[in-house]
Amino acid sequence: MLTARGLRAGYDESMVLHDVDFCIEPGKVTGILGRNGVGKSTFLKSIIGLVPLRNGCLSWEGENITKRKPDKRARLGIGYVPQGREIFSSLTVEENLLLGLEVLKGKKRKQSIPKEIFEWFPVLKEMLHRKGGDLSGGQQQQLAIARAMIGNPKILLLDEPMEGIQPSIVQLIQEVIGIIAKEKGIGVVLVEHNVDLALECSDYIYVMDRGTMVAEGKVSEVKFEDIEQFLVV
Ligand SMILES: Nc1ncnc2c1ncn2[C@@H]1O[C@H](COP(=O)(O)OP(=O)(O)OP(=O)(O)O)[C@@H](O)[C@H]1O
Repeated sequence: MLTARGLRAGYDESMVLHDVDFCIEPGKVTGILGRNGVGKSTFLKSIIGLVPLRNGCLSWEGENITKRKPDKRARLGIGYVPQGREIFSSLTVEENLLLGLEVLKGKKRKQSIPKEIFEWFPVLKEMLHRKGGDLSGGQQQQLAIARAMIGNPKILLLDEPMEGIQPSIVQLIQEVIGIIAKEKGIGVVLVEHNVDLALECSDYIYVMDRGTMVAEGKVSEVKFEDIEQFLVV
């Protein structure tokens, strides 16, 4: 569905990504593991277009989208939940959710918030008229995922969605990630520090080190001793 070949990207003088190859499959959770600062967030940003590519090719259902701007990539169906969530703290939960509709075309922009959002995250219904800034970290994370899902993405990029969140909410987010992939057929990319969590949630994993993918495979086939050297354990 989305294929990256030979991606290179960075900031100013420094190159962070070096010849990254990657593939996102529909209906699967693809985990990305790696130590701090190896380039995982930069990689997600290069897919959504927030960090421009210096080389390489991104193709979406066979079409080259390397030169498309972030808003156009979002309209194609690339959803993104950044690390730190980026909730608008002075807007209500409802207003934050409605912003998710902005990526849709025509009449769909005027639709209401789909019921399934509140089935996945009941707390958002309870807190619909509260300000985003009044929510706990876990509630904000649910709001961020919900807002991305309202845009009806075909793939969803999640940057450390379980970081600093209490265990009961981690479990809920894990369950929703499973539903999003298995029931809705969306290709989920999960950047995750916690190795056990990443392996539990993912079908396929990539391991990143110093800006490149150094190992990959089905979770059921990857040998921990082969990837341990690249991880914080
Ligand atoms: N906006 C920026 N400007 C300059 N350098 C940056 C910027 N953002 C990240 N970097 C640098 O790029 C490198 C990769 O950072 P990145 O955040 O992509 O890594 P990461 O694997 O996601 O790390 P973490 O697990 O800590 O989130 C680091 O050396 C970081 O300091």
